[in-house]
Amino acid sequence: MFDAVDWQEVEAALDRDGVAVLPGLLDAQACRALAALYEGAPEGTFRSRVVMARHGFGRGEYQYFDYPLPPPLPALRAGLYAQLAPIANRWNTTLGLPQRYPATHAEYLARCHAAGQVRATPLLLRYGEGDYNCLHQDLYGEHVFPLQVVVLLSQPQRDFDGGEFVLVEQRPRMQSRPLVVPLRQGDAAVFAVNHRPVQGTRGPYRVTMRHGVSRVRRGARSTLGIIFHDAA
Ligand SMILES: O=C(O)CCC(=O)C(=O)O
Ligand SMILES: [Fe+2]
Repeated sequence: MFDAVDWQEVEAALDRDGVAVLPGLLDAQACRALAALYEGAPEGTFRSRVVMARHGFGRGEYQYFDYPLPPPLPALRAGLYAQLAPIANRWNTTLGLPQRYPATHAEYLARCHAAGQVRATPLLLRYGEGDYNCLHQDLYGEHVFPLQVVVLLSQPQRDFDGGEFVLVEQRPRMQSRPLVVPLRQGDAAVFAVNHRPVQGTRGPYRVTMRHGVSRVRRGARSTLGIIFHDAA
């Protein structure tokens, strides 16, 4: 599943920018199959549906998957977690934070579940023309795994225009830094959920990250969000 991924490069990009692209994580067929679940999934595939405009989150909608997650989500979530946990641990060491993440996602989920964070958080998002996703953070309780992943399921230029994935980095006592992340169909972006360390001249400091999606100017855009902590 991760044959094409250069994890050293991913780690370097995460350290530099708080975001890294995994090119071609899913093939076009897998992207189409996942996007088609939005309307066509068997009853019980999703646990809830959110119309973003109703909550001031933007415009568009998403659905949270329920357990058991359909393939390839369990393997994808566990496989990504195993690669990202050492990076998350190193970041916490750098930031002087006490939390450490176990080597396997099963162990991490057991920890979430013991704390009452039992609801599945992977989600499918769908944006039509004019839709967008306001800058936000996906925090669902005390337990927060510091990295998350989004996979672009649609093909830019063909299926939609606009709708760029964006991050804003809020630096202490400095102006915020925007990042636009170009993605092709099947590419994934790994990014910081809430904080990440930056090396300053007087040692590391913490910046706050938010992510969102610019307005879709034409067509329809679907994404798969993979969050590693579960929700209360
Ligand atoms: O649609 C996107 O690119 C962003 C989705 C998102 O906010 C998420 O996966 O947490
Ligand atoms: Fe999000």
